[in-house]
Amino acid sequence: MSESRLSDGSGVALGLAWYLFELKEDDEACRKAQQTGVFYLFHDLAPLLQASGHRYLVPRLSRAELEGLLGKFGQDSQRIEDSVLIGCANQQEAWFALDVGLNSAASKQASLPKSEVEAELGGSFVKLRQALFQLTSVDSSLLFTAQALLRWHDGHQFCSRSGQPTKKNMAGSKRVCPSNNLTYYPQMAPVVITLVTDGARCLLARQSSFPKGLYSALAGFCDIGESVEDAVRREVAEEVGLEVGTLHYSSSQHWPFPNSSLMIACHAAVKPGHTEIQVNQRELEAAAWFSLDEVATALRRKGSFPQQQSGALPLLLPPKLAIAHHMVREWVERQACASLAA
Ligand SMILES: NC(=O)c1ccc[n+]([C@@H]2O[C@H](COP(=O)([O-])OP(=O)(O)OC[C@H]3O[C@@H](n4cnc5c(N)ncnc54)[C@H](O)[C@@H]3O)[C@@H](O)[C@H]2O)c1
Ligand SMILES: [Mg+2]
Repeated sequence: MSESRLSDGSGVALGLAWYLFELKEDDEACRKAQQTGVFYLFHDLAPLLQASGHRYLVPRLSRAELEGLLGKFGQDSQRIEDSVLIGCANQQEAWFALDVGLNSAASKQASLPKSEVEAELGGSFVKLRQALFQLTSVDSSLLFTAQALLRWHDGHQFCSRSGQPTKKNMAGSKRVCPSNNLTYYPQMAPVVITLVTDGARCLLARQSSFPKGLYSALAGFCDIGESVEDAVRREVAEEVGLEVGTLHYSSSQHWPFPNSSLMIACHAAVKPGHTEIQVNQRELEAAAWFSLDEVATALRRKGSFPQQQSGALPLLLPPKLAIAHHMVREWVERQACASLAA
């Protein structure tokens, strides 16, 4: 499910993994990589994008272009050291992300004026949530990572023990407090997302904040000390009052909203005959069992979020790039195979 941060997303290239490791560990090597690297720009966590028909392209700047831009706004190349490493194509092209709209406590360089930068570069800084459906899966995965890392740095500029400013290493893979050497590493919160089945149907639920008609799999943050299995069983019991029998892992995905989560997807079957749903109204607006036919029809429906219609709303499923969509598709395919084999 997840796109690789290495090369073109087609798999983990061993040499590149070693190279990225070196850049994270060695500030001088990373500084050198910034000379030949490319830079994705953000402004207050919104990525720079260029509209092209119905899609968004994600422009990248060379070091020279970035220096030129900063120079136009009276800033020097020191600002480039605020950038964070997000991947690489090869040893001559490391990828960095730089937010020119956040004020870094360390660099003390002011944010650049948004609309003037947009005019200069012929693009616009668009909120990532708004751009989701117009990005390729490779671009969205890269921007998810970049935004999550930039957000983490923005929120961890001070040591929680000493109150002193922390210092980012060159790659942005950690921050250290110079007064007590405490090291802080970027974090993701583990979240279990479970597609529950009773054999013939799958269980989908909605929160009141979802777009009208949209149902998804059950999701919930892992508690401290829990295994994935414990978290799945607790979340399913907590949200819909059902007891999980068997469960198995499916896949995982990094999800940047509202903060950085590692979504861990599992398929789970309820114990035979135990299918009565008790919706926890503090967490969910509704939950229901859906047949294979209903879910397969919803998957075939073009455009996930049509305008609200009058009367009964059709079942809408999460967009393709969400792991919930992937799980529903997996379940439908497995059911179809099982019925062919029968
Ligand atoms: N990518 C996908 O397909 C997909 C689908 C569904 C949900 N999600 C994500 O899963 C996440 C969790 O789902 P949920 O909202 O149902 O979780 P949930 O059922 O655990 O309920 C959320 C509540 O959990 C508490 N909580 C505990 N630890 C938290 C933490 N580290 N961060 C924030 N809140 C925490 C808060 O009180 C919060 O209101 C959501 O952020 C959502 O964006 C992703
Ligand atoms: Mg939940």
